[in-house]
Amino acid sequence: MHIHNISQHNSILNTFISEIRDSNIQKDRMRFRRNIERIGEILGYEMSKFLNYEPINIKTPLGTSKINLPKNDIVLCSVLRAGVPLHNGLLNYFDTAENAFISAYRHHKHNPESFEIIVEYLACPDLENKTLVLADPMLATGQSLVATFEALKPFGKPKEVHLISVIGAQEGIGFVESHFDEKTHLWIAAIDEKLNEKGYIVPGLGDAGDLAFGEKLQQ
Ligand SMILES: O=P(O)(O)OC[C@H]1O[C@H](OP(=O)(O)OP(=O)(O)O)[C@H](O)[C@@H]1O
Ligand SMILES: O=c1cc[nH]c(=O)[nH]1
Ligand SMILES: [Mg+2]
Repeated sequence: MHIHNISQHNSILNTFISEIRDSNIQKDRMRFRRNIERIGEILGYEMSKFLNYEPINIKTPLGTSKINLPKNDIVLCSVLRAGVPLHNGLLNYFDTAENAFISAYRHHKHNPESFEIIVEYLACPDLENKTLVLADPMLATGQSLVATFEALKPFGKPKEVHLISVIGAQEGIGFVESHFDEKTHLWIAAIDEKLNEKGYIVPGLGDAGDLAFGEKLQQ
């Protein structure tokens, strides 16, 4: 797997990352969602450099301008709930893409330290030979990304797979790497040290789904 950690020493991305982490600022849900969306735009822009391009002639009122445009058939798939604002950010740039949505949540069945991934809802177009962009802002243990990719398999074999995530833990990235083939790309904005005993990323930001949309009752 090609891992592209796009964080840089100095860039505007740092502002958005710092605001989603900051326990005072992150409480503003609209700003939290908008920051995830802005990060999705930046990650999508970086990913766009790895698409396939063809030269196109554009007619202006005064002449013709030649430019390379991406020709990939893109399917944006995001993992509910927290993936929704990330999806919006990607869709802002890849506005003609097809879209898929899949639900996955970590269900703590017996105790807070163990969970299973529940996939309940899946809406997906044909993936055969398409460019699949699978987005989830948090890559903690990596189990949600692996479970969702498995659930997408009956929809066809994509030509290429790009994973998009905002914050990942080293351990989960290792798990994902062992389940995706070596041609897969991971685009990520920050890689953190570790997971705590409940599988949360440390320092991370807390619960991305709750921060974006409010707390939910445990089922
Ligand atoms: O890498 P993992 O250990 O699988 O954890 C990451 C998952 O956790 C979050 O979802 P969550 O279960 O909190 O659901 P939510 O989006 O509905 O809050 C996040 O959006 C990922 O899907
Ligand atoms: O740190 C984490 C891990 C999983 N899901 C989140 O929202 N945050
Ligand atoms: Mg959550």
